[in-house]
Amino acid sequence: MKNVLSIAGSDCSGGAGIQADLKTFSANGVFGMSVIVSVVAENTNRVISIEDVSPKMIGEQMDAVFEDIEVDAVKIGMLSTPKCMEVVVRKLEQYKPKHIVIDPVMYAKNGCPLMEESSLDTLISKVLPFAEVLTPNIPEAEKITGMKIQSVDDMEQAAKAILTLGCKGVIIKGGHREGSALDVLYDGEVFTHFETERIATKHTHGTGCTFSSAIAAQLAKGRSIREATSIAKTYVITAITHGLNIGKGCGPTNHFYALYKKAGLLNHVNEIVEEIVEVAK
Ligand SMILES: Nc1ncnc2c1ncn2[C@@H]1O[C@H](COP(=O)(O)OP(=O)(O)O)[C@@H](O)[C@H]1O
Ligand SMILES: Cc1ncc(COP(=O)(O)O)c(N)n1
Repeated sequence: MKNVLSIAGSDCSGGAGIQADLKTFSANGVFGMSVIVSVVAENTNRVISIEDVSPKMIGEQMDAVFEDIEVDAVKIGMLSTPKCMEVVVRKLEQYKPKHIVIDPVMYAKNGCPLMEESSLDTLISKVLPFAEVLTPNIPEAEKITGMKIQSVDDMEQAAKAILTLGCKGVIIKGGHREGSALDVLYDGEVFTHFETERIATKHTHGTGCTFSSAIAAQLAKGRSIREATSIAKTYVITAITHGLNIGKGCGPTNHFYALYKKAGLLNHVNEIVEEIVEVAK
């Protein structure tokens, strides 16, 4: 079993952040662990408030995991302030995990900011260079590069510009573009396009968290960046296709149901759960 750590914010409504990451890890067959950086009071509709965990506590959670357990990959999500970023970076330098996927989360799907404006410089200069794969969506790639991204060519130019900031690979995600859901991967040598039809749904809460966590899980299992991205794309599409109509806003991606149903395993899984319940009685 491979072990994968998410360093991110907690979404109490269960659709994004740490909660989406752990569900994705389980469904991708790896053991999931979490370091909580911020607690976010949010739901499918809005963000009510954010409380950051102290840098000391963030650092100690990382110590607790790394001093005891072999970490095969790390996924980094929401880091709201420069102070949160600095402690995470210090610990990454200390523990040097094998694979690091960074999702530079800036806004929730409803537009609420999850990263302070003042954090952008620290994100670019201190955090991004640690990424084996950086997964910005189009608005995030625009903030990082200062470019306007409208066409596929713009996505490729932005990917090139982001690579000069020190990360090894970048995937510009196309969830926010018009037309097909096209993601562009650039590894410094070739561009690879991952393109699927856009699914007509508003239930996309947690898509970016799901996608980046699936990439981290697959890198931990020894896949190349291209293979990991291809599997993660299939995974997120399935999870969006079966997205849940929960709450009043953008509902979450669906992890287990979609996968088990697709594999014809849904009845089997339900039977196993029943058996476990019987034994526990
Ligand atoms: N409506 C959709 N139909 C198909 N794929 C989608 C849709 N929305 C997002 N995706 C895919 O989900 C993944 C996450 O992308 P995106 O939604 O842009 O991330 P974020 O949550 O960071 O904004 C990408 O692979 C993207 O192409
Ligand atoms: C704690 C937390 N982290 C990240 C996101 C963004 O989620 P996504 O871009 O995947 O919809 C979120 N809404 N909340």
